[in-house]
Amino acid sequence: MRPAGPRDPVTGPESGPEPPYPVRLSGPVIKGFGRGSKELGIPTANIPPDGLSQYPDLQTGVYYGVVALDPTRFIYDKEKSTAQTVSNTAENNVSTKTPTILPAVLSIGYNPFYKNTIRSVEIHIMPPLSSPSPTALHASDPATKPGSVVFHKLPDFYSTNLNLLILGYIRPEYDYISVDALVEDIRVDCEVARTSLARKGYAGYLEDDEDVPDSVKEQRNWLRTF
Ligand SMILES: Cc1cc2nc3c(=O)[nH]c(=O)nc-3n(C[C@H](O)[C@H](O)[C@H](O)COP(=O)(O)O)c2cc1C
Ligand SMILES: Nc1ncnc2c1ncn2[C@@H]1O[C@H](COP(=O)(O)OP(=O)(O)O)[C@@H](O)[C@H]1O
Ligand SMILES: [Mg+2]
Repeated sequence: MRPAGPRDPVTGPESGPEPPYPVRLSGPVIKGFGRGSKELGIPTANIPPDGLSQYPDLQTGVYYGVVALDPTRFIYDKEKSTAQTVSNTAENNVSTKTPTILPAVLSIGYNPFYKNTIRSVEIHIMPPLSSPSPTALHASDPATKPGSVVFHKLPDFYSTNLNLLILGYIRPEYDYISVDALVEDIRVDCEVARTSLARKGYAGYLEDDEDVPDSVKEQRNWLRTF
């Protein structure tokens, strides 16, 4: 059960990811148990857990990172904050678009609240850090309170290839006393992820900053390779 008490607002080293991060996972977006959007109001793109065999020491838990989606199937316009799906036809199989990199929060494990028997990798994609966070609570706005936030929703992109770089660990997966308690902890995860990724040591993974080590550029290039 989740321990009582406040949460750290930020996690991971200030200077940027340290080994074993970044952890690279890829795969087509597959169907999950259909609970994310319907029961929690939090859509999660599930990818096969197969790639985890490369990281036998990676524990189950909640993580933050960055994702890109195959631009022949899904295009996200950062300037306009709009997303568009592309039908899967042969002539669409070449894209001149550069994949947009977006911040993400994810869980790896057995969802103790639902007692799954198979391990899943579930990624909630958030808006760019330059856009307002839908999961932030504002003391000055009484409309923003736990339970009233609307999580980020994109058009469905099932079967689209997704590349993910996990950059840091947030917490273990827990069981909860209620769905509301689970949703509120995931809301806080989104905020912890955004605050953690907004630090200078992580900026090069999200932005086309040239003033970063070649190793960061190489990770960014991998993320955009489909
Ligand atoms: C950031 C994040 C944190 C999560 N933390 C937990 C958790 O602590 N315990 C749990 O049972 N499930 C956790 N989940 C998983 C949700 O229960 C899961 O996304 C939901 O069951 C939807 O599953 P589905 O994709 O199979 O429909 C988390 C999901 C996300 C995205
Ligand atoms: N912000 C988002 N992050 C991740 N997936 C999203 C998002 N918005 C919409 N989706 C879509 O919603 C689907 C997941 O919904 P979910 O309710 O978790 O179903 P499932 O149980 O099949 O994973 C994803 O596969 C994706 O196509
Ligand atoms: Mg899901």
